[in-house]
Amino acid sequence: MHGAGNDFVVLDLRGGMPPPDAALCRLLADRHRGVGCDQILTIAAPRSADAVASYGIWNADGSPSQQCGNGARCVAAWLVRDGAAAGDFVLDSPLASHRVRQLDDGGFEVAMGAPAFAPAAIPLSGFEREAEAYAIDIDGREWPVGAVSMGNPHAVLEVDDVDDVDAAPVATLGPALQRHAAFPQQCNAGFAQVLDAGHVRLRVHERGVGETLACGSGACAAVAVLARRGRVDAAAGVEVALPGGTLRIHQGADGVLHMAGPAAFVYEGEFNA
Ligand SMILES: N[C@@H](CCC[C@H](N)C(=O)O)C(=O)O
Repeated sequence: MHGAGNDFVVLDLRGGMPPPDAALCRLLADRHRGVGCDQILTIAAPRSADAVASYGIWNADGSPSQQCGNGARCVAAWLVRDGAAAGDFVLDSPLASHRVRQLDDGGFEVAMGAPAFAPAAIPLSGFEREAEAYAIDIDGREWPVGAVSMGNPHAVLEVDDVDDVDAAPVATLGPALQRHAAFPQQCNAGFAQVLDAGHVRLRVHERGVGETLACGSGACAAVAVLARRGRVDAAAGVEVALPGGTLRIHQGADGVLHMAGPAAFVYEGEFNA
């Protein structure tokens, strides 16, 4: 499946099968020797009383994650297709329960939770106070990096007005930010270009994968960081254009960020490991 080009191998384990180990995840994700994907999603029985199912998230390198916005929409589409969910329902991610709403255009809206800016919550080390930007040193140059947790850790760098996001140094700064000592659990690194208060262009280097065509939690993280700086109006809603498609993000009065976008089936099959 894919959500705006962020692609997944989805394993329905509601029959009770164990989740794949890291080596199997790496094999499934391998675009040459396996199936090929950014993340593996597993669907299992719900953990909370309200939910219809729970899901697990593994990056292409076999590492687990706690949050995946595009994945949540794909799991929702899977459950709706097989009749296990409809309309308005709840899914358990590894960290929390998320309300999901089916949209008239065939897509889904997911309540992604409120952004957490406290350094300890991200986690971000070396900084005690919350700030709109942290000076992160990479090879002797300081970059003004926003940091936030959407359940998973994100760094957000606003690209210069003169620079278009297409020219952003995602391939070099992305991995450097991901593995920077300031992020003890590593991070997903977003490069954002603000067009106006309702429109942002974004590219994301994802932890455990590399640059992907879209990142749902990354889109939420970018809107959260930019809204805090007064650069976008999250309450009114922001369209985030990623290389693989557009996600719509808005923030409710309770601080919760809602992400809307597509979910698509590609093919189904059996994999012999
Ligand atoms: N593509 C996802 C995020 C997947 C997990 C991320 N790479 C991490 O390690 O936290 C999304 O759509 O949010």
